[in-house]
Amino acid sequence: MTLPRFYPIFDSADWIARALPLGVRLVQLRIKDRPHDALQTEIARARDLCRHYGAILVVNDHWRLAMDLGCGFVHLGQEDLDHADLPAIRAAGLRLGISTHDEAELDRALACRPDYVALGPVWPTILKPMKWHQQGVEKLTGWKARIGDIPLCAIGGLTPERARLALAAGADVAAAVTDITLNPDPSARIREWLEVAA
Ligand SMILES: Cc1ncc(COP(=O)(O)OP(=O)(O)O)c(N)n1
Ligand SMILES: Cc1nc(C(=O)O)sc1CCOP(=O)(O)O
Ligand SMILES: [Mg+2]
Repeated sequence: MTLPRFYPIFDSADWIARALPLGVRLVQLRIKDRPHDALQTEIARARDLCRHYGAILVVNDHWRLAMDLGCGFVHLGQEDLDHADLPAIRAAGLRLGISTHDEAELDRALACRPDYVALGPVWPTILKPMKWHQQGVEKLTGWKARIGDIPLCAIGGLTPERARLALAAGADVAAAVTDITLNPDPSARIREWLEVAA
């Protein structure tokens, strides 16, 4: 499958409502530590917004809710995979993106027949502490050679300038969080990203 090349990740439906009118067509809702009801409300709103704009919504972690709410795509990390019911996810018709950080994780991800593979952190990230500091852009080239037609998503410390390098190195999709959410003018930054991805 072909995915849009710019993939912002947000922690609320409000952020998604802001990004979609600018032209974002692939977006992840990544919410941590919220009660079930609040999560349900946010995911349902994000789903409706994305439907309205013809955008792809990827729900991070909360695959059961995504399934129950009729969403089309989930993102799971390696620890999420330990607890996920992949046959149920597939039976519900959900697409699946999987995080990878080393060869063993990539082997495991490929065995799940993912709809994209993410490699990170390509550059250092300030979003969360990670065991891996910086994979380096060259690793994207090796990952792409391994995964062939499966879309490869670069994540971790990306900016529009770095996204150009990541895409040139073999990534099909460039994801970002803090470059947008901590930017003093997020809308202008999203427009810059969309130009790089065009
Ligand atoms: C596109 C993309 N890549 C990687 C991740 C990280 O997933 P995970 O390792 O499960 O960590 P959390 O995001 O759940 O903290 C992602 N969410 N999206
Ligand atoms: C959520 C996440 N997962 C990563 C991975 O490597 O799996 S890096 C990352 C954080 C990305 O945020 P930023 O664009 O602000 O660096
Ligand atoms: Mg996760």
